[in-house]
Amino acid sequence: MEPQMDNTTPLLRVAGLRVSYRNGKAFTPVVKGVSFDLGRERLGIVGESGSGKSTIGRALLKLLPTARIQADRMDFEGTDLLAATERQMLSIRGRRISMILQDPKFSLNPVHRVGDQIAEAYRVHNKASAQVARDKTLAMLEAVKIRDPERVYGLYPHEVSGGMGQRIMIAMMLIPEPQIIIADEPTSALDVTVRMQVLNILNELVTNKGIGLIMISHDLNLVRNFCDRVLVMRHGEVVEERAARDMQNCVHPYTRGLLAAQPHIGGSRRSLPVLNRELMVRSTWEVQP
Ligand SMILES: Nc1ncnc2c1ncn2[C@@H]1O[C@H](COP(=O)(O)OP(=O)(O)OP(=O)(O)O)[C@@H](O)[C@H]1O
Repeated sequence: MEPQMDNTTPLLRVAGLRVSYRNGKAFTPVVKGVSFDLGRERLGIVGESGSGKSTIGRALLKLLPTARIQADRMDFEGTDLLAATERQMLSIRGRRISMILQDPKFSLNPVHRVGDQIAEAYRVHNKASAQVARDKTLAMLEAVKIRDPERVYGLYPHEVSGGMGQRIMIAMMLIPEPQIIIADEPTSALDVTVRMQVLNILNELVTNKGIGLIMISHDLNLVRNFCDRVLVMRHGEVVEERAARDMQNCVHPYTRGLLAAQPHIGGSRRSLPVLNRELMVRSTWEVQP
């Protein structure tokens, strides 16, 4: 993928997004007029369970067959996603906008070798021989820091650990070279070491490849440390939008409450070894080219 470093042109422009789920004959609104742009950056969407975060991610890909999705604007690089036909969406989903979910086991087919699944994800979008797809897959497994790609290629999903499964999922999502990745709680099932590896991979993609990343999480500390910008959601609405480094100046009482509830990572770093480790790894994000 050619690096595109123009941070000023949004990849995605969303205005007034409203999503309602069918509830018998009526519709229940769960996303109530959300607006944001996404550039080649890390955008965090944070909020309590049920606030509508995942619904936004799925609505962008129109993966909500029973929901009503409305918006004043939902543009992806000149394509009106709202007006896009299912055929157009098929060429966007996975190929140009990918979604990484919390639990890879739901996304990997248990009866196929993981390498073949990644190779297939490549061949769906590119005319390529089996050998070329295999070589691309091995390179991609290496890119997501899998040590022995040849061996891992031949494993079945039940034979890989949670952390490796998550990296395999990321490899599968990345092989078509998407422009946007929506990562929905991508690390919450992972232990801290693997979590850092996954975050570093995602970070490199934004920094080196110019991808736009939407990180959906309930973890405000994670999002404010990892992302450039944060949307705070509550009851289907964005109550705060702020540069991550400016989070301490938040004004909405809900955000202030969330911040106050976070473990303090200022002066007491040394007493929190887990956070220390995160902060150490984060300092490697900051020196990325
Ligand atoms: N398919 C569905 N049909 C009906 N209601 C749904 C459906 N999916 C989600 N909801 C409801 O919509 C609301 C928003 O859910 P959503 O999953 O977007 O929230 P969330 O902020 O991502 O929560 P979590 O952090 O728990 O994943 C919730 O009240 C949820 O119960």
